[in-house]
Amino acid sequence: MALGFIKKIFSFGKKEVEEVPVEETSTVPDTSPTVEQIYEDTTAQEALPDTVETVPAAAEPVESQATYSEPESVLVDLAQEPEILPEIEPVIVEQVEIEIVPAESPRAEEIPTAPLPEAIAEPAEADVAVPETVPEIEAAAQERSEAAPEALESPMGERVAEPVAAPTPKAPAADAAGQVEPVLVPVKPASSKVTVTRTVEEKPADEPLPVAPEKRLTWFERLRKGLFRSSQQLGDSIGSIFTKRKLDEDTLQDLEDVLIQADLGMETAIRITDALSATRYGKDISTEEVRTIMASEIEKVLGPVAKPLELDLSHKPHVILVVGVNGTGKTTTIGKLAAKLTAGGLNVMLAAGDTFRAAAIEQLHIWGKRTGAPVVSSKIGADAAGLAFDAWKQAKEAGSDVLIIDTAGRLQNRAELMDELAKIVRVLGKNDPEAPHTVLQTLDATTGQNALNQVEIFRNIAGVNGLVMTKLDGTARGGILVAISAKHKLPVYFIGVGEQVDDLEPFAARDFAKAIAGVA
Ligand SMILES: Nc1nc2c(ncn2[C@@H]2O[C@H](COP(=O)(O)OP(=O)(O)OP(=O)(O)O)[C@@H](O)[C@H]2O)c(=O)[nH]1
Repeated sequence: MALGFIKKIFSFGKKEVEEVPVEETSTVPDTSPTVEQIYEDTTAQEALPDTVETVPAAAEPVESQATYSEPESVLVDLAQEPEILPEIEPVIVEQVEIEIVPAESPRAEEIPTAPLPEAIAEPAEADVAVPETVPEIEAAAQERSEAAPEALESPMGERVAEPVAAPTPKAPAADAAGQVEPVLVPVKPASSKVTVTRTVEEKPADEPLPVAPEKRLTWFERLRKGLFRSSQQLGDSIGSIFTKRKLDEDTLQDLEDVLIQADLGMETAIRITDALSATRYGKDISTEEVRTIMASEIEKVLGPVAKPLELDLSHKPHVILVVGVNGTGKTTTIGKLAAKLTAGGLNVMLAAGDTFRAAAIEQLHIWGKRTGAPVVSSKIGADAAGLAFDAWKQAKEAGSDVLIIDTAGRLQNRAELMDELAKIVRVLGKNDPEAPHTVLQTLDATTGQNALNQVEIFRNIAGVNGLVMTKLDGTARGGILVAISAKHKLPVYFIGVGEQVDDLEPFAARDFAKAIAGVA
């Protein structure tokens, strides 16, 4: 199964970022004193080493201009308090136009493959065992931040804006089913157009297969397994409606209710019942026929949003700002995405912009070690926009292709969250007017309808222009992705169906529609 994956398009006639000196941008009048503070802080930033490799291990911490105070009010958990979500005032942010390229990507084997990048630097802690699974990563992060709280200020502080080098990215592993893991193939030809695609190839028969503890499922099997609860619940309900009943007003109404309860949303529910009624009204209809028509209509909704993530390397680094409510899978998705990109030969830098939670910073460092991506971090409570500014400078100096910035999903209050994200966007825009190029929001499928509100809010706050839905494994609420697609029409780049590094896949409308409708 070959799927189009990531496409990178060099835009013609665009100014290179390096043509815009930082000093010039810093003179642009800005009424925001906080942004000015960040620019005044460039004296401290200039003291930073020029390249990732030369950053001394015990570099003096860059004092953030951020004023962090202890929470005065109760933490607001957006995931738990849906009723407060619509109250957030919209903030006008610059929307980044992304060029959508149809899925006729050349197969990876048809395009020249650039060599994998050299190691950025020797691993800082090469002898430290890197956790393999997300639970291990979280446990390690938690343990480290809890075990030495006082050390957090010091070692973490010493790593202020210091990228920690990580092991060289490894080639993707082959799986037990004889397929090669998804590979990103970066190509940088002389022409201005660059394409990165992903392909799953048959493994040559003469190569020994790695020993695996259990048979590895194909991606579609994993998707079906993940969406089993969603499709089973839907199938049972449909079955109970259509047993020995003709398609009439009552059955159509019952079906509409079931579809809405399955989180598919009113619009899609009506679309499905209309499609059924147009061809089968007054006739006997089997649940299989209903499922087939349902899959077809869902695919029509999802098709337009199933887009490959495009990386515009004419403005290196391509900045991906990852936003979303706490716990929706931002850090994990960043790790998974970084693994894909580094495996494809791209130089990726990560920035631990969630300065609110110590474990999040640690968690990102661990992902950095696993994926070979240096991590720029600061101490807890530091100004996230300042960190993003530093990270962009360092990514630029290091020639990184992609900079992925983690952010906090929960702050003291809504206004702070709004201010912080808006400020990060504003500050990045000073470096590169088109940054952040991608504002990716992670959504937790298990939160159901609340995910709809979350998109509304983060679109307004941070100019979200792409989505990743996580935790589609095991939830009965996978239908929410259909409702979100119908309402927001934002590109859905990836879906997450597990905690492992390879449990992130490009979103394929047909696969998803068939899996949720329970069609083979
Ligand atoms: N089952 C499953 N779990 C996931 C998936 N993605 C992330 N998780 C888990 O969800 C939990 C939260 O993930 P994080 O990446 O820490 O979420 P976050 O948004 O960065 O959270 P904060 O740092 O608190 O803002 C972790 O236990 C992850 O392992 C997924 O696709 N499936």
